[in-house]
Amino acid sequence: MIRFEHVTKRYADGTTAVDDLSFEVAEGELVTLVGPSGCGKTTTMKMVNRLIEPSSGRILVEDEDIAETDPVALRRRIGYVIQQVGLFPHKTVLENTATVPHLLGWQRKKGRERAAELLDLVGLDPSVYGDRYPDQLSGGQRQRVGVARALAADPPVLLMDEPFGAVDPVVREHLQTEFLRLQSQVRKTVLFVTHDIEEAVRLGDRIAVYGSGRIEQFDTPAAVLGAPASPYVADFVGADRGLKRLSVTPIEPGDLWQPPVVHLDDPLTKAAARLASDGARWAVVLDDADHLHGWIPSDAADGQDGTVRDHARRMEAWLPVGAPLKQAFSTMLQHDAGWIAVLDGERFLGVLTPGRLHEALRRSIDADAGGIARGDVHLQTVTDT
Ligand SMILES: Nc1ncnc2c1ncn2[C@@H]1O[C@H](COP(=O)(O)OP(=O)(O)OP(=O)(O)O)[C@@H](O)[C@H]1O
Repeated sequence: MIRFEHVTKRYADGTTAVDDLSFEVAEGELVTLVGPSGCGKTTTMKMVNRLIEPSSGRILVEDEDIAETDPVALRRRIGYVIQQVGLFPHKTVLENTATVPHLLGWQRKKGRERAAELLDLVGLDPSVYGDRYPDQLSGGQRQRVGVARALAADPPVLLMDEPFGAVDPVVREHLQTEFLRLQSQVRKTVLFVTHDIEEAVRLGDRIAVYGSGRIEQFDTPAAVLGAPASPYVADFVGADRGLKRLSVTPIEPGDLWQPPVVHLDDPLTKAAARLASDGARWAVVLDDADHLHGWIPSDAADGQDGTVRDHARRMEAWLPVGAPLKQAFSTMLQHDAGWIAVLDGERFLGVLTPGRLHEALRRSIDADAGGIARGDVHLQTVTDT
């Protein structure tokens, strides 16, 4: 947990970088600080590990007033990742990653084992990259080492200052996805600074939108996009916030349309009757265990002998319930599909159509978005196995 209580930072020249700031990052929560250059994000972050001292107010880390904690001991409990990474050029990747365990006096072997584990976790094979030097890595790989190093001593708190700012947009998106996966495993309390609203929305459980030295809005991504607290926030999140909202609105069971459903071993005549009674052009096909198999078009069922199995087609793609609407939209485009099946585990729940997707987006906007969780779910494709 990180708590700011009425924190102000005034620099010697009179600049007020942070003005009476109060907010809390709950345990295991990732809060993004987003705002234009010079609004006080970095100052906020550096006060947490005492690289900068506040002029007034109190900061608590894990219920402890950090003003009363030894700064060096404090920093060893807080992972810190910055844009320039700051790897030691003369040390190998493994040695760099083991820096904090080493400083904490861990045995060399234990530190190196832990470092190797972490490298693996951030997607770098330690047997391939462990003995390399930083200048033998790509920018994205260096950032991964930075993240591994920050996590090596298993600190409860992580500070990240534009950690993916220096890499190109494609690599950045990769690193973000990997970091979300990692965070879902390690559940650190994270303060993440960025000036990129897309990044803030994608990563944050909650976002603090900064104006000059102050937080203009502190809420979930959906709420910030759906109900900006002021014209300043609306302007900052951008005119296309409706689109951005697709990324943070999850598919809910109530959004789905229920098409006719038939089973693999149903006679075609029964399937045809079912389709006719619904006036539908296709039906979803489930197997004996009620798991999704695919679909059958009405003309394949019409006037034929045999069972649905003989004419059923495999489903190309499906999504888990809770996946973001944006994923549904891009899956529809990718597969040139008019609908996507949605599953809960292996259970078929219904289908999302473009019309239903639009209604879901509408619902989310109308709800003014209190506390919609980020759908951190990946596309899964049904294969012909
Ligand atoms: N040492 C300092 N002395 C005086 N003013 C400072 C000092 N460090 C920062 N500032 C000022 O404090 C304000 C906040 O700076 P800060 O670095 O926290 O902003 P930021 O939001 O992180 O910006 P950026 O996105 O550009 O990194 C700015 O006006 C900056 O010029």
